[in-house]
Amino acid sequence: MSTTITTDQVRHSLSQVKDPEIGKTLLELGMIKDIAIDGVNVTVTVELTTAACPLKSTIESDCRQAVTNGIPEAGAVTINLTARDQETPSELLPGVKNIIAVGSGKGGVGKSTVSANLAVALTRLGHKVGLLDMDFYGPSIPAMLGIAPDHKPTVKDDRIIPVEKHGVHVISIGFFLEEESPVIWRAPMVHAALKQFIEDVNWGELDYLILDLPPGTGDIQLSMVHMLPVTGALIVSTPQDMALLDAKKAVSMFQACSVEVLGIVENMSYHICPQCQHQSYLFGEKGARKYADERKIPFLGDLPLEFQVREAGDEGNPFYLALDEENHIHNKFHRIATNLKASVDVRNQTKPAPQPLSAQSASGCGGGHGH
Ligand SMILES: Nc1ncnc2c1ncn2[C@@H]1O[C@H](COP(=O)(O)OP(=O)(O)OP(=O)(O)O)[C@@H](O)[C@H]1O
Repeated sequence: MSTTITTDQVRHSLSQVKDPEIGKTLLELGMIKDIAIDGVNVTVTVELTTAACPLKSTIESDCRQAVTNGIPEAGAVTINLTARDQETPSELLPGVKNIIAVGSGKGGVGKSTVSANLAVALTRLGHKVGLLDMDFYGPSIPAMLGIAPDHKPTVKDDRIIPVEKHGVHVISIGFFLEEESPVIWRAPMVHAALKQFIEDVNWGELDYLILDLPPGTGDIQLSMVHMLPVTGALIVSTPQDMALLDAKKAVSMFQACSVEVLGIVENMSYHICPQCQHQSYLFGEKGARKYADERKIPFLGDLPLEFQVREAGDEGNPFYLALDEENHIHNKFHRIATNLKASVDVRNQTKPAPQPLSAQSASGCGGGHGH
């Protein structure tokens, strides 16, 4: 008696197989690209985000096992792994795979702290990372990373080479300004400076380019989305009502510009008294988490208000490096970085490659700006 295996059967047998890193099923992520049946032999084509996926052998064996267990009558089971050409070779940044904008509605909520530590954490996870400090009004990244004032970018073959610190390739407007000199940045200047940081800097090959934005929803944000294919935005907020209100505006702006909001980080969420260990919610409780849940935006994690965080920032030694791996703040941030990575992977698996707004049709995001 001959057996007929159907694609539905194969699909059903694969329905529980998850991407081990992202935690969602391969079917949900659209990674099962093809199912071919030849008699009793089954061939499944799985598309990975990147050919260098470290967990590809796990994915392969999980799929094989699922089909073999789910369809005992199956003969040879072949799992073909292909890689999606997910890079968005932007004309401006051909070697950069993912551009992550870190924004906030309000100033002083810890956006630069998150950007600097995120960059460092991603390098420790084995990625090539660039960090562009676009906070034209108060560039704090060089100080936070402990880059000495005389440590400036160099020029080679007419291109600017970023400063490397803690494994992160850094460019900051702060490198090019006289200290203490107030600069009034008008929109065309902002646009030109950003263009120069993108066009004239040799960023090389990067897995992630992190953009530390100024607070708010102003000219830099608009120039950025018009010029660059931004993979997504990470929003930092405190739980305080005022900060949250502004964070919501930032979320709306990114969404209006078709930029995916990859997640929200709640900073200064609570404080633990060093004497009695009592946990107090100085700025209100879990406001950003609740908002993220309501809007179905990934909540990447929270960070306490801690002396060590500020001290590490002031000393130019990011807390992710200053605190050992057992430390709860280090641990919390590690989770934030891995959650962000997962959010980027989900975005890249489920959505088309990002495009600069200038390449898209008109939008509700100040369309036409920067032209
Ligand atoms: N969780 C925290 N605990 C204690 N201090 C913190 C924490 N997060 C940030 N800080 C401190 O708060 C100050 C402001 O942080 P940061 O510069 O990262 O904010 P920002 O949102 O980038 O500000 P701006 O909008 O002015 O650029 C810094 O001194 C920083 O060290």
